[in-house]
Amino acid sequence: MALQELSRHRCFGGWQVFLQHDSAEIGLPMKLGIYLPPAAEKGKVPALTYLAGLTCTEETFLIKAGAQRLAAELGLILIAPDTSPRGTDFPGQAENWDFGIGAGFYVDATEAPWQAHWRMYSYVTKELPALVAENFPVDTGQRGIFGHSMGGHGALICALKSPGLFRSVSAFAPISNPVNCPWGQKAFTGYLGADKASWAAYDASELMKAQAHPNPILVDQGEADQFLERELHPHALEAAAQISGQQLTLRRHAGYDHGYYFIQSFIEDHLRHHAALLK
Ligand SMILES: N[C@@H](CCC(=O)N[C@@H](CS)C(=O)NCC(=O)O)C(=O)O
Repeated sequence: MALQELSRHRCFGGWQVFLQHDSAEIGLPMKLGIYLPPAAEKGKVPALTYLAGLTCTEETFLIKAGAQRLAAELGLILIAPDTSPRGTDFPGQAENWDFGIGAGFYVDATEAPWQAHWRMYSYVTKELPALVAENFPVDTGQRGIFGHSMGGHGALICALKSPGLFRSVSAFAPISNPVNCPWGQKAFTGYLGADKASWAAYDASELMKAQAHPNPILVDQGEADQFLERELHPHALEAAAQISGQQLTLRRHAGYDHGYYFIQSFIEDHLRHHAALLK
């Protein structure tokens, strides 16, 4: 699992590094970004994986969210993978911005042709944590995960399915109930097939209904989010939390839309949420 360094930039006393590796899970080269805080030069530190949304890459969060200053202060490694495999030539892979390239939905596909490479769930929960821990000073008992939109969905399902791996979790404007919204139905039909029985295993609200994560979850949602009504359904997450007793703080913010100005505005609260649970 050799890592090739693509670039390295000094950032708040630490390093912003971009890397590429041949992924065994994906079967193609994958890129990722890692922020190493100054504390990582002295010993092992907690690590947060951030999953980005539709159309994003490994760079989007690291360029746009403004997370590095506080990650440096709190001593957190930030890990940002890409949002899908790239380099295939499947029919339809780039015709829609909400399916295929840039839209991996953090599931392991079972439908052809996607199942050959679209294995983002296993990539994020198995190969990526192992790869990063082999190459960087990660305190492996202190991992968290967060994300935005499609990546908020990804973060919630990864933590709910593997609470021992991801001890803390938060989300910005997550797709909270993908089995009941157009983005989720399109992606799950394409990647998992028309039989909806397999979908619930990748739906945050369905998972949360059945089993609460042991730690409190923070979710922020803009009320002027252009995707709120049709795609995001935060009320489904609140209903699920009621059923399982999940500790959930879901904040609605007047005037904020779906984009990275919203994320910038609340990134500090998310990093502090994780740092408090991981130390
Ligand atoms: N299709 C639209 C919307 C895509 C979109 O809003 N993507 C969100 C995640 S669901 C995002 O984070 N985009 C990157 C950005 O805002 O910089 C576009 O490409 O402009």
